[in-house]
Amino acid sequence: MSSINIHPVVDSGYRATDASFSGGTLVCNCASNPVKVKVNSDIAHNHACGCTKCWKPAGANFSVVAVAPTDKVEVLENGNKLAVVDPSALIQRHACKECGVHMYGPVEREHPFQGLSFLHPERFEGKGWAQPGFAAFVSSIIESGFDPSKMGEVRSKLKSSGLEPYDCLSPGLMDYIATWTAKKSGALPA
Ligand SMILES: N[C@@H](CCC(=O)N[C@@H](CS)C(=O)NCC(=O)O)C(=O)O
Ligand SMILES: [Zn+2]
Ligand SMILES: [Zn+2]
Repeated sequence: MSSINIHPVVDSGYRATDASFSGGTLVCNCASNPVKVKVNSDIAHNHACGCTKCWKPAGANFSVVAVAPTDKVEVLENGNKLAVVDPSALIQRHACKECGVHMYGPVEREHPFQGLSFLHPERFEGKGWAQPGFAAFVSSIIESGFDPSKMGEVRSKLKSSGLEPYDCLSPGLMDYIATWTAKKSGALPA
């Protein structure tokens, strides 16, 4: 049976090992002078993302991405190797110019995710962080060239790995964003 490469974290059956995880150091893939970013907080909303913009390790069809408060994120070493991938994007993904790993992506614009930074927990030196809880932007993997006829297989594999597949964000996060938007427009009381 063909096995679709979702992401090493998912395919290996990774489970959180530390309920009181409180952060750690993210390291890029460079053999020398790696970029190191300290995260002084637990992560939230860890999930698989199929979009074309999130960093995926070699061979993976999905990224694994979570958030932490931007004020708990600090660049420790070799920050001179970082560059923003797309300055016009909502998420200011700071990638290592040498190895390509995205180290952190703050949302600075006025948005429900303002003040949060997106990061890839597999880059933590240690383990313990929460496993991904759902899969977002699943249909978007087609935009990277994935065979559309195999999407049924992808969604089955995600489900059997405990990740409910969604083609946008999860219902909880979509409701959160819509609530923020309704309060801003006045459709709901602030
Ligand atoms: N279908 C698009 C979706 C891109 C997208 O909307 N990505 C989501 C999930 S990471 C997002 O919030 N993007 C904001 C951004 O990239 O700044 C793609 O795959 O490129
Ligand atoms: Zn690097
Ligand atoms: Zn994404």
